[in-house]
Amino acid sequence: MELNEIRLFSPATVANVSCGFDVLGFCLDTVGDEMVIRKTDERGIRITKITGYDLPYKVTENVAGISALAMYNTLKPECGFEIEIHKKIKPGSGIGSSSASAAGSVFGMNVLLGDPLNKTELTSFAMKGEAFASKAEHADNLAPAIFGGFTIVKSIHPLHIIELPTPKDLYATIIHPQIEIKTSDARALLPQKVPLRDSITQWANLGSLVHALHTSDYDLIALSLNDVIVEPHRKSLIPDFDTLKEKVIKAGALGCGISGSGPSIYTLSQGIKVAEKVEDAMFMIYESTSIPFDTHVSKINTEGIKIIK
Ligand SMILES: Nc1ncnc2c1ncn2[C@@H]1O[C@H](COP(=O)(O)OP(=O)(O)O)[C@@H](O)[C@H]1O
Ligand SMILES: N[C@@H](CCOP(=O)(O)O)C(=O)O
Repeated sequence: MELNEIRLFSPATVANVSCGFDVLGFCLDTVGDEMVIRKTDERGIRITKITGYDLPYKVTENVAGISALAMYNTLKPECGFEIEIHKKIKPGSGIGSSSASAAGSVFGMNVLLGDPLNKTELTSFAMKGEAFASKAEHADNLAPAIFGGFTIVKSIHPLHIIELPTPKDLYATIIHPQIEIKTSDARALLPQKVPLRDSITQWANLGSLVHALHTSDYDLIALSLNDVIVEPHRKSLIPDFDTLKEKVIKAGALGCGISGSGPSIYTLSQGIKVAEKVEDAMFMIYESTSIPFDTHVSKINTEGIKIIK
């Protein structure tokens, strides 16, 4: 029977993971948007429903519409598509809200068209939407959303994505202070040139982290989760960042950093018990501020975006 409609879970993701600005990311299990993609006889792309947050219905202003249109204009199918976005990931939260929408529309259309495109091709169309939101091309949220697990974007032209293994006892804890930081604004803060000594530290950390993921070496993960290039420029945007980092490391986290462009902060821990202790520590720090926040513990989602109906 021909499939005319599907419902998807489009996951939140953590980009950068401290030492891998614009190239490294991983996929979360517990947070994500739901999207419905429907085939229509009428040609073209329409966004017919958005719940959760106030976002544009105009196809050329919504990242889900922009990526869908890029794919549609290339494949030129006989049918059209309707998109519903049920947003659970707050835009500007630093856990890949725009990326979840950009990935969801192209993934859903591809399934309804009988899977003509592979995951790298889907990521490439989704990048058109993501570039609109952040005013720069990057795929470090899209790749883990579409492939699952940890991914490295080796290059964007040509798009080359590498899937990395996920140590089985690794858990993420996220705190999301409810202030909005636009990715485009957080990118504008970054220097165009970085000192050689910082670059050396950063690529040593990234190489070591990749090795640690391959060998499930939790001690080496802890030693590698450091960012000497981007975090120093962005951390002042996030209230109590340094205090929180110190406390979660004391609580047992392997490492802690800004998730994507913030304001969310991520940690990685060995085992769910430690991840929950880290969540308590986050709670204690932010409870004393006037900023609303939410926290969650998540397994690393190795499957990525998936059909739920
Ligand atoms: N479907 C969408 N989902 C999320 N943000 C969207 C969407 N369409 C357009 N946007 C715009 O993209 C910006 C959020 O993207 P970005 O700053 O990258 O945040 P995030 O880190 O949460 O992805 C906001 O200005 C928002 O209005
Ligand atoms: N590498 C990008 C990642 C942005 O992630 P987001 O979740 O904040 O959209 C950056 O750090 O600018």
